[in-house]
Amino acid sequence: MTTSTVRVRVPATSANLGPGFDALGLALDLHDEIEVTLDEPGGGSGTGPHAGVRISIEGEGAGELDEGEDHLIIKAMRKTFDRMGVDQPRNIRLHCVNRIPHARGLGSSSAAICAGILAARALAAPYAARAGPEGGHGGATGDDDATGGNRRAPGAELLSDDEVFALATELEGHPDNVAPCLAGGLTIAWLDQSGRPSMVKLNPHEGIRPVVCVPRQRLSTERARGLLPRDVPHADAAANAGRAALLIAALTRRPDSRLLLAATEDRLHQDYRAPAMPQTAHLVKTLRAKGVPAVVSGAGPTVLAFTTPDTQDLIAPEVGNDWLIQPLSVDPVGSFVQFPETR
Ligand SMILES: Nc1ncnc2c1ncn2[C@@H]1O[C@H](COP(=O)(O)OP(=O)(O)OP(=O)(O)O)[C@@H](O)[C@H]1O
Ligand SMILES: N[C@@H](CCO)C(=O)O
Repeated sequence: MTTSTVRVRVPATSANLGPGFDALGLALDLHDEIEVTLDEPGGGSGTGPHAGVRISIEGEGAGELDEGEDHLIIKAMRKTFDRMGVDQPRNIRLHCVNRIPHARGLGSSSAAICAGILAARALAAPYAARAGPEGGHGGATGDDDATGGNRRAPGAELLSDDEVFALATELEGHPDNVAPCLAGGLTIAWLDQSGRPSMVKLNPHEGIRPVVCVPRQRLSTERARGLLPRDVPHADAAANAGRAALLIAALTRRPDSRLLLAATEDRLHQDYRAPAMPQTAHLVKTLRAKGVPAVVSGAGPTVLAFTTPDTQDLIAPEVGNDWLIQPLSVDPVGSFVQFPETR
C-alpha cells in the first residue's frame, strides 16, 4: 500500500463589494483546511470503480453534508483528475475542518472547489516536485500583476495556475470568489468572449478593516441569482461602472469613510435581492445612514462593512443577537498547499 497526503488551506472571500457584481472580490483571514490522503493498494495508480471515499468533517456542515461522491470537494477532485488525464484514485480519505459559514455570502463553495482542485493537482504531481516552493496558486503575485506569473506549484506541469482558475470558475459559475480564494488580496476578475477568466490582484490599503456580520439565516447563491432581472436600466449600469472604479481607488489609496460610502453604492443586485433577506437590507441601510460603508457580502445574507478607526464602534449597537460580528483582516496569500511528509 502506498499513501500520499496533502493539506490545503483556503480563505473565505467576499464578492461584489457593492458595485463590482461578479467582478470584485476580497480574501479574508478565515480559512477552511482539508487533508486528503490517497491509499493505493500495491502502489498502483488505481483504475476502475472508485473503491472508497471516506470523509470526516469538523465544524460547519458536519452531519449535514454528503459524505460520499456528492461531496463538493470530492466532485472537484474527480473533475480535476479527469481534466489532467490521470487515473482516478481508488481510495480517497478526506478530512475537513470547516470554518467558513455555508450559504452566507462568504464564498464557501468557491473555497471547497479550489481546495479540491488544488489537492488533486498536488497529489498528481511527481514526488520529486513536492519539496518545491509552497503555495497553492502561483498566479497573480502583486499590484497590477495579471494571472500567469506561474511559480510552479506542485502539479503545475499537469494543470497550470490559469487552468486551475478556469476550472474553478467553470465549477462555481463565476470568477469573483474564485480569484481572491486562489490569489489572496483584492481581485478584479473578468471573462473573455469565450468565457475564459482572467484576474488582476491588488493589495488593499492597510487601513482597510473589513468586518462581517453573519446572520443565522442561510441563502443559497442559486436562489439569490434567480432574483436578478434580465435587463437593467442603462443609468444604473453606468452608475455602477463609475462606483466600481472609484472603489478600487478608495480600497487601495484613500480608505476614508466618506469616499468608501460613495464607492460602495450599488444599483445592480442588492435591491433586487432584498426581499429574500430583509434583515440584511435593513442592516446595510442603517449602517450606511450612520456613515459606515456597508454592503451585502457576495449573494448575502452576510453584511460586509469597511471600517476605519472612526466608524469601528458604530456597528455593534446596530446589530442584534442574531448576528455574529467578526472583524477580519485581508488574507494577502490565498490558497496554500503543503505536503506533511516533506516537512
Ligand atoms: N466545505 C464544503 N464542503 C462541502 N460542500 C460545501 C462546502 N462549502 C460549501 N459547500 C456547498 O456549497 C453550498 C453553499 O454554496 P453557495 O454558493 O450557495 O454559498 P456560498 O458559497 O457560501 O456564498 P457566496 O457564493 O454568496 O459567497 C453549501 O450549502 C454546500 O452544499
Ligand atoms: N457575484 C456572485 C457572488 C456570490 O457567489 C453573486 O452575487 O451572485
